[in-house]
Amino acid sequence: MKISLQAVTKTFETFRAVHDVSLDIESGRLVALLGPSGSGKTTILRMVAGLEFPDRGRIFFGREDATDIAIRDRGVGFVFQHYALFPHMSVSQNIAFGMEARGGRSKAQIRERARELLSVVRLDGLGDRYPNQISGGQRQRVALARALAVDPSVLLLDEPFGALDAAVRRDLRRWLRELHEEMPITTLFVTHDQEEALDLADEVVILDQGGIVQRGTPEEVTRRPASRFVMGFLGDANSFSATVEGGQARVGEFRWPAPGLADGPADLFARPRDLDWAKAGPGIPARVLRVLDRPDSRRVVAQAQGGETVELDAPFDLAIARGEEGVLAVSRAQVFAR
Ligand SMILES: Nc1ncnc2c1ncn2[C@@H]1O[C@H](COP(=O)(O)OP(=O)(O)OP(=O)(O)O)[C@@H](O)[C@H]1O
Repeated sequence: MKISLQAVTKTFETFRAVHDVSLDIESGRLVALLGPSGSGKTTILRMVAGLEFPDRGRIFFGREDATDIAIRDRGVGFVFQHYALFPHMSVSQNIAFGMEARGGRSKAQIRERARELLSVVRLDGLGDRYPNQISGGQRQRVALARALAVDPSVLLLDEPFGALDAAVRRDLRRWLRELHEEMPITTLFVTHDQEEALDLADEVVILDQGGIVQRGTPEEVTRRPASRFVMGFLGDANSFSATVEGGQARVGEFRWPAPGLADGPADLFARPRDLDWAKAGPGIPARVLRVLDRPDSRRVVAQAQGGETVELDAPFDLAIARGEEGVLAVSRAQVFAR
């Protein structure tokens, strides 16, 4: 089912939580809404669900204007971070609950469907356990099975793995991605975790202050961040004070292309992996402040000529010590006007 938001705005009292958002989510895609806390992700999801209604704009499910359709008639399945399972019901009963409420299936059919869904979420055999007898990750898989039980045309997931530890989250997102390939239901996934969005989604929609600031595939948004906000939000970014002159950004003697940018003050951004440490040669002069050893690299903290403290990832076996002077060789960078 394709979902379209057309110029949707939502204000709470005087606070504009979502402003003029237009977004098409093609059928069968897994799209992540990514943004800092308060950027409007949950409000957008709740409007798609029918839990909130926009002040302005329309929401379409396929060709149908769903803006004023009630939640139970939208055919959406949800999983929320804190959408707790019913503690007094077994895993199977939790999954069966929505099917029973909807009617139309016999008891035996419901039992059979619950068993199938347990298998889909790879929890075969755990149907008789109670929620407090399974792990947090397993509980969220049960919550997903419960959402799938009503055969939704749209799945809405709001930080579903937010309360779990990092290793479990990583496993669950790989698992969810595989499940989506098997069952490509149109899915909107809200997260403030960049890595989660980039790992999981076909497309990432980045929000800030209630508006979309960029959308694209994970490759597009990471390679061509549209603004300094996106550059900084998607991962560690070093910034150097620069001056643009004649289509080139200048940091001291170092120059980097800045086609199309007007002359004036700017910042050059480079990620830690886009800087290499060299004894000499073209680059930005710097001095090593600290070397932090990581399992698969060395993180060098250095002070650049202009005074900025920057970080770069050096190879594991690079011989480098505090106080050493050299240059930061830049392999990739983005320049944004100030
Ligand atoms: N019912 C409400 N009444 C008043 N303000 C609200 C309400 N719901 C949300 N807001 C405000 O709207 C803004 C957007 O909230 P929303 O929950 O959509 O953000 P979010 O990006 O999902 O944030 P988080 O990651 O913290 O959940 C926030 O500033 C929030 O305080």
